[in-house]
Amino acid sequence: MSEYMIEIQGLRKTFKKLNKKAGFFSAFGALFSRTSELVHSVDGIDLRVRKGEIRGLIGPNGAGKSTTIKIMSGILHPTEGTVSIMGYTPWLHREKYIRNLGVLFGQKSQLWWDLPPIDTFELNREMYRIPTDRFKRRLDRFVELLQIERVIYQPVRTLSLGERMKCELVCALLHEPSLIFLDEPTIGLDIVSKETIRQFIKQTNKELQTTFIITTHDLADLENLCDNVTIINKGSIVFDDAMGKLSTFFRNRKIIEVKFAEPVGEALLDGYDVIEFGGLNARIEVNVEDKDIKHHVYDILGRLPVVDINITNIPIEEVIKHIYTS
Ligand SMILES: Nc1ncnc2c1ncn2[C@@H]1O[C@H](COP(=O)(O)OP(=O)(O)OP(=O)(O)O)[C@@H](O)[C@H]1O
Repeated sequence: MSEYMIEIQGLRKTFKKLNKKAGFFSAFGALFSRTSELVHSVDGIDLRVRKGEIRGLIGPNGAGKSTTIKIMSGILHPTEGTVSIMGYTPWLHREKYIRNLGVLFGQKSQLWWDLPPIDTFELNREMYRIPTDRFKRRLDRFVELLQIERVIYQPVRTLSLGERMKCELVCALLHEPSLIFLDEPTIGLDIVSKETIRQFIKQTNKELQTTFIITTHDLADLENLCDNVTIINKGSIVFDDAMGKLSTFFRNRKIIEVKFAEPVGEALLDGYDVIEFGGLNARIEVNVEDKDIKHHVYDILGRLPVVDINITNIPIEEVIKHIYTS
């Protein structure tokens, strides 16, 4: 069997979008002549994900992430391309495939609003025919990791967003799927709940070797969770590598942050790419390809009354912004 859980080749999804014009006369006219355009949501994606990986799938709004996830979940048929996940073609083998799949789409709840989560968990136990002892063992472990002992007996409508999200995760994982799609699992949560959920994902990945595909706009999710990251932009993959490679994407550029003993004029930094300047402090971007970092540091120390200095890589959000806009 292949070492890859997911193998996708030449994936394309094209939608036909009707052009609608505002106003009564335009709407009336459209009854007789309608124009449409083709939207290439996914435009030739090749992707491979190993078993047991935690993969981040990111991209700007409208990049094609949801469309890709919907195809991978079997909800949508692609226009072109092949998808093999655990040996299944999602939209052809839906019934068997779904038994091994968990999904959590942040905006859509699996939980019954007026009932306590435990009732939905029991329903899932019946639906997936999970043996009672395994169900209990797994539920106890999840409840312990997410600290939701009391919460699972309260009606869902009385839960906070964080409590509900934790219960949604339990719901998606109780049948121990080999693969789970998580769409924005920490959106809108406080910092402690975010951390609990991240720890839970890491622990579940370790204990059950579950493969996670996580779409997120929260870079902390990426940095804290993901082994690898795939960036989609305008329907195509523009970056597909280890997280570490993303943080060192601009290897030849560094940020030097300096604090001064007394207020100085910005002119003293002429020739430098000054990103931020506050009189008593500055952030400077330097290129270390032709002249190494030592050269820049000595030069800045020679020009200015520096009392503190800090050298960092280009922040990951800058790298991502660059990839999104290039
Ligand atoms: N059913 C549809 N009909 C027409 N166009 C669609 C349809 N579904 C998606 N699109 C278009 O395809 C493109 C990609 O949409 P998609 O929802 O996959 O993006 P996304 O990366 O998930 O964005 P976001 O981060 O905003 O959720 C968008 O331009 C969207 O308008």
